[in-house]
Order: sequence, then structure tokens, then C-alpha cells
Amino acid sequence: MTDTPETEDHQPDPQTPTRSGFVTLIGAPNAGKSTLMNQLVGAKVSIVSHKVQTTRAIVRGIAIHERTQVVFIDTPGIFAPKRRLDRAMVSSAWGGAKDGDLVLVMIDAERGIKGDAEALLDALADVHQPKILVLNKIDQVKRETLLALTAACNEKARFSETFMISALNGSGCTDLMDYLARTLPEGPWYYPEDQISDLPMRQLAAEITREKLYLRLHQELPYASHVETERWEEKKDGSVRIEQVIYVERDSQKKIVLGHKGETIKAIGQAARKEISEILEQNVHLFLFVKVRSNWGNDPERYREIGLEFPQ
Ligand SMILES: Nc1nc2c(ncn2[C@@H]2O[C@H](COP(=O)(O)OP(=O)(O)OP(=O)(O)O)[C@@H](O)[C@H]2O)c(=O)[nH]1
Repeated sequence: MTDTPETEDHQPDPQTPTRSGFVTLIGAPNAGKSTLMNQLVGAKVSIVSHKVQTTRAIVRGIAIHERTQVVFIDTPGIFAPKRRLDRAMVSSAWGGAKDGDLVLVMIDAERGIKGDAEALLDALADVHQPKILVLNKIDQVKRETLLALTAACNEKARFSETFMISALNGSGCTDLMDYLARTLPEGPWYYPEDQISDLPMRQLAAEITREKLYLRLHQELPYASHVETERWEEKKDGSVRIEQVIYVERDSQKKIVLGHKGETIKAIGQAARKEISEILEQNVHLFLFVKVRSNWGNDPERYREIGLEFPQ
């Protein structure tokens, strides 16, 4: 669960006061925010995929490092909003930034700061919390490029520190965690020691299915789908029965999700069941249903389920 596991000769000093705080991860879509959070928390709490805008709602991962509890707020990527759902995601991300003790601004070093990342850096003037710059994906970029990028970012916004990391292979992540652990304020921990996320299990299970759906259907199914857990029943034999609905907007999308003779949905269900079962450490019976609900992107009830406010 921790980034650097405590060993016999590396016990945190019980006399040292505890620290805790909220760190908001902010960045353009696909910068690697979810990958970093999973790397630091050491468990899969936010879904990751190669498609942009995977993260819709704010989810939290909790990491303990030495005597500090770091609560991560993983926000949807910041980008120029077009649809109503986009607007809700972007405003939720900025809301998250203003709630945290510290804002971690992540830039995809491979992509640089054109487009969404540049707009994001410009908008940081309105965020008054201390900000740190994290250049990610350094495994793909030359050192000279990184130095030039650091200078360009620091010209646009004021950062208290810069880190260069690879969220994927973990390089630079311990330095970042050390910094967070000593910078957050002294105080009691917000959550029990063994908790890694405050995302309700029903929602986490729906996110996992949504990830499998995206991974399987990336080209064919854009962001017109949404997964909800409708039933969660603990059985006497220790297993759990979970029923989920995959909402799509059109009949043609339903056919894609089902696949030939139901093969696609079967594969999605198997992959999701395996992962949910690993997280719960419990046998899972997962039942998936596909429903067409045209216009779900404008339905306030669906927003509440995802954990977003409905923008007027
Ligand atoms: N090479 C490399 N790829 C990375 C690194 N970090 C993340 N990625 C990849 O970048 C893609 C996006 O990562 P995510 O963690 O989903 O990005 P995100 O910022 O949470 O994306 P949204 O949820 O869309 O806002 C995935 O394919 C990751 O595997 C890294 O350090 N190096």
C-alpha cells in the first residue's frame, strides 16, 4: 500500500508528529494522472486507459509515506469543453484544484505544452494553492527537451518545485512522494490506515467495467456509454452478486457492445469480474445488461450517479 514499504530498520519514528493533506492532480487529458495515482497509492483505484477523458468523477487514492497520509484527488482532465458532460467534468476538475492543500500540475513531456496543456497553465493564475510541476513520461523524452520544457512551464506559472517522473515505471516517484510527505501540514490522518480509496465499491466496480468496455471497443464506441451498478447482493457463501447496466445512446451501439453472439459483452464481463473479484478478495458473480437510453448525456440523474454536478 505504501510507496516504499516500511522495513524493520526503516520504521517511521513514532515521536514524529503525523501529517496529512489533500493533493489535487490536475492536467490535460491523457497526461498520466491516473497512472501516477495508482503508482503512488500502490493499488488500482482510478481507472487508466490509453483513451483520453477516462476519468470523469473525482476519485481519491490514499497513500501513507513515513508519518504522512497523502490523499490524492484525481480530477478529470482539463480541456476545452464542448458538450454538457464535458462542461461538468472540467468544472469538477477546477473545483478539485481549489479544495486541495497542494496542486500537482502534470504535463505530458512527450506532448509538450501546446493546446490543452498551454490553456491549463494559463488558467493556473486563478488557483491560489501552492503548485508543483510534474513532467511525466520522461522515459520517452530527451533530457534537453525536459529542461526547455521546465523553463517554458515556469515562465507561464509560478511553481514551488519541479519533478521529472515516469508514472509508468516509477522513476522519480519516490522523490515526489518524499516532498509531499514533508510539505503537507502537521495534523491527524483523515482516514483509517488500511483505507486506500473513498470511492464507494459500487462505483469502483462500475468504473472497472467501463474501463474494460473502453479497452475492448476503443475505436468503435466513443464516450457515448456509461456503466452503473444497480444491484449488489452479498451471498451467504461469501460471494457477491453484482448487476450492472451499460447505457448507450443508440441501438447500433448496443449491437457493438453485445458483439457477435454476445461474445464482446462476455469478454468484457469476464475481464471485469476477474478484477473486481481481486479487489474485493471475494468470489464475484457479475451480470451485465445493455440498455439504450438516448440522450443520457443530458439526464441529471446520470450525473448524480457519476458524482458530477449537472451544469445548467
Ligand atoms: N510512456 C509512458 N506512458 C505513460 C506514463 N504515464 C502514463 N502513461 C500512459 O498514458 C496514457 C494515459 O494515462 P492515464 O493515467 O489514463 O492519464 P490521465 O491523465 O488520468 O487521463 P484522463 O483520465 O483522460 O484525464 C496511458 O496509456 C498510460 O499508460 C509514463 O510515465 N510513460
